[in-house]
Amino acid sequence: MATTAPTTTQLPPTSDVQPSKMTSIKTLAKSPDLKTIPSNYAYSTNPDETTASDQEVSVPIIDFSLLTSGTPEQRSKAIQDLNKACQDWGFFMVVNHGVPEALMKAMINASDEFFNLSKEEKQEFAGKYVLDPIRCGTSFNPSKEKVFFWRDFLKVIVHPEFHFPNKPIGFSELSSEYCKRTRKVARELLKGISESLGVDNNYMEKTLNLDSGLQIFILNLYPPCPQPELAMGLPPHSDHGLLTLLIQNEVPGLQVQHNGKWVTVNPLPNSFLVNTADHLEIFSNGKYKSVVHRAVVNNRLTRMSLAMAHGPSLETTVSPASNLLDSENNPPAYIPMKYKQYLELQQGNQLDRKSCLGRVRVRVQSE
Ligand SMILES: O=C(O)CCC(=O)C(=O)O
Ligand SMILES: [Fe+2]
Repeated sequence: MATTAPTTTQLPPTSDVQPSKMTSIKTLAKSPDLKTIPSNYAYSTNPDETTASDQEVSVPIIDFSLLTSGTPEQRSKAIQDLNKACQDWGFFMVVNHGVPEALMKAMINASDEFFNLSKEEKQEFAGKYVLDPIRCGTSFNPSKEKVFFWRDFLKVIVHPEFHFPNKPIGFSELSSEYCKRTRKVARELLKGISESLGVDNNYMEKTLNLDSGLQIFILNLYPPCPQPELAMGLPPHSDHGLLTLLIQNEVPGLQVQHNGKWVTVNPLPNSFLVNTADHLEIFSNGKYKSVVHRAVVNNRLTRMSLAMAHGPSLETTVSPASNLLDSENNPPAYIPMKYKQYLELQQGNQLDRKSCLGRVRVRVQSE
């Protein structure tokens, strides 16, 4: 049975506390008298959007070991599975990926310690410009937002050059290992996805310069919220890169849009949650759509997620893969844009569903 998502038409009164733009949500959520959310956190959801029940859908699963060490038949089946997952969902879970479970757990624990640093310690990593290598903050882009999101974050550029906060002790070394391991998984998946599009498995690697591809580490914290149905952790959006690999603590909250409904993702143990992003849509000339997703909050438990975003190199001008185009039946549907410029547009504005893709999509002239 589908349930109706909350609407803003019957907003109960929200509290008058007006936090400064820089108040972290972790601090705000700890205020002892917080029974209602400040009005500038009240987010309007679309009343027409519903949530699918668990029985209605099953998220695709990709067995990574079949891609890397399966027989040729198993690999080709895994590539077909990738094709279907990218086309039908833009989202899948990856199992048997070889990244040690202990490393994934250690990352979540260290992330918790990071958010437990004092306000002053975290302030050191505030960052201002969207391409600053280390940026810690709240909401998405408070200087542009009228409504804030129930979220604190740390964003770090970890490839082609590895940057990282020097606190808490050991977090940087651990993350360096995690970033290398997840990048390897992402590149293998992208090879498989290249093949699933019908081009060579290293075609994407070469044309998008993945040797110096951008990798961003995005840590999200969503503390308990007294009125979770009125607030939003991260609003519906698509990611800017090619593929994002996400893990979380045990608390659910990620929802992906599928056939017009929101699907809450319940990860298999030790799996990566993978979503396709805008540059895969552009590269595939729209065959694989970047998936719209959001993070909802709850009133009991703190949720944490760690998203690793993988994209082309910043200097690459991306356009649909020429090997996939044909002037008559499949003309380019997106104009070329440098990845760096796209990223600045997406990160420097309000987070919106696919707003940036609209800037590069070729408008079809109506006759
Ligand atoms: O927290 C989540 O599950 C979603 C995070 C996300 O979409 C992002 O960081 O881009
Ligand atoms: Fe995202």
